[in-house]
Amino acid sequence: MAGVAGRLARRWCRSAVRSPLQVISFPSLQLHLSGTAMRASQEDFESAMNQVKLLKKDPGNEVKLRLYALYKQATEGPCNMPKPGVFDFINKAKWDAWNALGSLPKETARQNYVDLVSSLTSSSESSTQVKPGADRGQQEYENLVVTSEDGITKIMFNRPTRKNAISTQMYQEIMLALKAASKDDSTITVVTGNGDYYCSGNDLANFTDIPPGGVEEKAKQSAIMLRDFVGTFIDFPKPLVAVVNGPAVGISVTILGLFDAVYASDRATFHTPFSHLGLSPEGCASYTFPKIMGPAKATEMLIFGKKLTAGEACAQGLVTEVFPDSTFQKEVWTRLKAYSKLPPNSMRISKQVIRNMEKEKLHAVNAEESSVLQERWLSDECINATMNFLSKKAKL
Ligand SMILES: CCCCCCCCCCC/C=C/C(=O)SCCNC(=O)CCNC(=O)[C@H](O)C(C)(C)COP(=O)(O)OP(=O)(O)OC[C@H]1O[C@@H](n2cnc3c(N)ncnc32)[C@H](O)[C@@H]1OP(=O)(O)O
Repeated sequence: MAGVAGRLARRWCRSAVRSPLQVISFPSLQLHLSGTAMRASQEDFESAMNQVKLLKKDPGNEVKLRLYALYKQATEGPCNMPKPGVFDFINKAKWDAWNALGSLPKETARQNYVDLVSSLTSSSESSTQVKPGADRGQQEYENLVVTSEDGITKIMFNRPTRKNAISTQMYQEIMLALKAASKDDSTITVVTGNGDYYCSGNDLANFTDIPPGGVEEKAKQSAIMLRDFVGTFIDFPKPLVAVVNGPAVGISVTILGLFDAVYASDRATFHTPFSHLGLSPEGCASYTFPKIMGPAKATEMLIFGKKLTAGEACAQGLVTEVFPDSTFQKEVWTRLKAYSKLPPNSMRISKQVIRNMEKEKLHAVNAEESSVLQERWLSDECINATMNFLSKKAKL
C-alpha cells in the first residue's frame, strides 16, 4: 500500500515539476492553512467560547445551532445521542445540526467554531481580533469582483483568462464572499462570471500544489475544503441566483442544483465530464440532478458527460429561463431588480421552509461525495486525465 501511495506521490511530484501550470502559491497556501489545515489550539477554542458569551447582538437561531453543533463535534465527536421525537422541536433542531456534521474531525470542528466566532465578533465589533480577510472590502478579493447595489449583492468570478477556473484561493474567496453576503443588507445574491465563460470548474492546476505531507494529505485537505465549499451553498439563507453568462463546467454546474433560480444566456452550455476526468459527482448533484431532471437524464450528464445546451438544460429543469445573449444582461438585471424589492424576510423565510426539508440530506450527500472524491483524486484514471490536460495533451 505504501508503495502504491509513494508511486502516486512521485508521479504527482513529477507532473508538478513538469507542468507549465505549476503553482506553489504561498499566498494561496497561507490562506488554505488559515482556513482548514491550520488547527485552532485548545486555548483559541476556549477563548472563542468566552467571546460567544460577550456577543453584543443575538446571532440568531441558525448561527446558535451551528455553534452548538460545532461545539459538540469538537468536544465529543460525531453525534452520539438518540434522535429526539418529532415534537421535541428544540432538541430535534440541535440533534439535526450536530448530526449533519457527520464524521467531521474534532480538530476541524474546533477550527470552524473559532472561525465562526471570529466572524461574529468582527461583524459586531466586540473584539479587536479580526481574522485577516473576514471583513475584507470589495476590492480585496483577488479572483472575484463583489458589488452591492439595488438590494443585490453580485459575486462575479474574475479569472477570465483561465475561463474563471476555480483555484484553491478562489474556493476560499467564494466562501468568504457568500458568508459576507449572507449577513449584508441585500435581499438577493447573484453569482456570475466575467468574460466569455461562466466558469470552467475546478482549476486543474490545484492538483499540482502538493504540500509537504504529500498527495494523500492534499486529497484529505481538498475533501474538507470541498465539503465546506458546498456546505456554504447548502446553508446560504437568502435567495441565490446564478446568472450563467457562458459555458459552465464541472463544479460550477453541479452546485446549480443548490441555487434558487438559474438564468442562462443562450450561449451557455452545461457540462460535467466527471468520467472523462476519472472523477465522480460533487456539489450534491448525485442527489439534486436525478431529482430535478429524472435519473435517466442525470445519468447522461453525470456518468456519460453529455454537454447540454441552455435550451436542453432549461427543458430538464436545471435552468429557470434562457435569454438571447444579445439582451441577456438587460433582461435578467431588470427582472432581478424587481425581485429585490420584494419583502426580504418573507423571501428568506420561504427559502428556509423549502430548504429545511432537505438540509440534513444535502449535508449527508455532500459528506459522502467529498469522501468518495478523496479516493478518486488518488486514482490512476484521475491522475492520467489531469496530467494530460496540464501537459496540453487533452481538452474537454
Ligand atoms: C490531490 C487532490 C487535489 C484535488 C483538488 C480539487 C479541489 C476541489 C475539486 C472539486 C471538484 C471539481 C470538479 C470539476 O470541476 S471537474 C471540471 C474541471 N474542468 C475542466 O476539466 C476544464 C478544463 N478546461 C478545458 O477543457 C478547456 O480549457 C475549456 C473547454 C474550458 C476551454 O477551452 P478553450 O479552447 O476555449 O480555452 P483554453 O483551453 O485555451 O483556456 C484558456 C486558458 O485557461 C486555462 N484553463 C481553462 N480551464 C481551466 C481549468 N479548469 N483548469 C486550469 N486551467 C484552465 C487553459 O489551460 C488555458 O490556459 P493557457 O492560456 O495557459 O493555455
